[in-house]
Amino acid sequence: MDLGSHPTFESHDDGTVLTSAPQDAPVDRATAAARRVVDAMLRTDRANANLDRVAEELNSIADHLEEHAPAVAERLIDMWNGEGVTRHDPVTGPENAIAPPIVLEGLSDGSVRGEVTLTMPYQGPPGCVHGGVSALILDHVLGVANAWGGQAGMTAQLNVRYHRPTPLFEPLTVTGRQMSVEGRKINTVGSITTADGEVCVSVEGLFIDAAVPRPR
Ligand SMILES: CCCCCCCCCCCCCC(=O)SCCNC(=O)CCNC(=O)[C@H](O)C(C)(C)COP(=O)(O)OP(=O)(O)OC[C@H]1O[C@@H](n2cnc3c(N)ncnc32)[C@H](O)[C@@H]1OP(=O)(O)O
Repeated sequence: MDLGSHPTFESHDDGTVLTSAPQDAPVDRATAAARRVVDAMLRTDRANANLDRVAEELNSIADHLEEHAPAVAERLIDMWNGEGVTRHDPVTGPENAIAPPIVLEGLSDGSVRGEVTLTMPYQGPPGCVHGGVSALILDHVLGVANAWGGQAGMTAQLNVRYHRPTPLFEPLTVTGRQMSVEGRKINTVGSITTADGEVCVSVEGLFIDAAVPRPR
């Protein structure tokens, strides 16, 4: 996969931030507010929060945003211009309200690392992170680890092992690291651990060096 000018551990310093940290921009502020709404909706008192009025106001906001939306094809071109995936993806994208969003940094040993505390919208079992959310996060983190390692690709297989329930409302560390590259086949591993070092989820991924063309 053509990585353009993405940083790698051989060309960049330990601690290089690989994702787009939230900026002081209207889109980042609006998306952070939307994220807050999604979280608050799950926490609010369903009987007394006047949710009919909330629905009306949120629909009016959605109407306004849709009125200003260009054609999907145009928007896709815009999304994939320049910095690309890191602004809108569902794991690290500050412009995507479903992303926590996680900031990832690249380390000089070739691994990538980030910290996140997940809340209600990411719940699976009571008080714990949904297994699909863990897989989503790790798939993406492995993709970024591959870019940092110097050769990236499409996920062909993701083997997920759930060692213990992953807690919500606690800081978690996510890591990824490219282990080997054989021709187009890339093997990458990653994990989600608690602050005291307990491994909750570990993954092994097989990526194939291939790319879907960018819209233009
Ligand atoms: C630095 C920071 C920047 C961050 C930017 C980046 C962040 C990005 C993060 C985003 C992260 C998100 C990531 C996402 O969400 S990626 C989205 C999820 N993944 C997909 O949608 C992939 C869909 N599948 C495909 O497109 C194709 O099947 C691929 C491309 C995978 C291979 O089709 P292709 O036609 O190209 O390959 P080939 O058939 O010539 O085979 C080639 C070799 O590979 C072997 N093989 C193939 N498949 C498998 C398999 N499943 N298990 C085992 N082996 C497999 C095959 O046997 C052969 O081996 P050999 O016979 O040569 O020995």
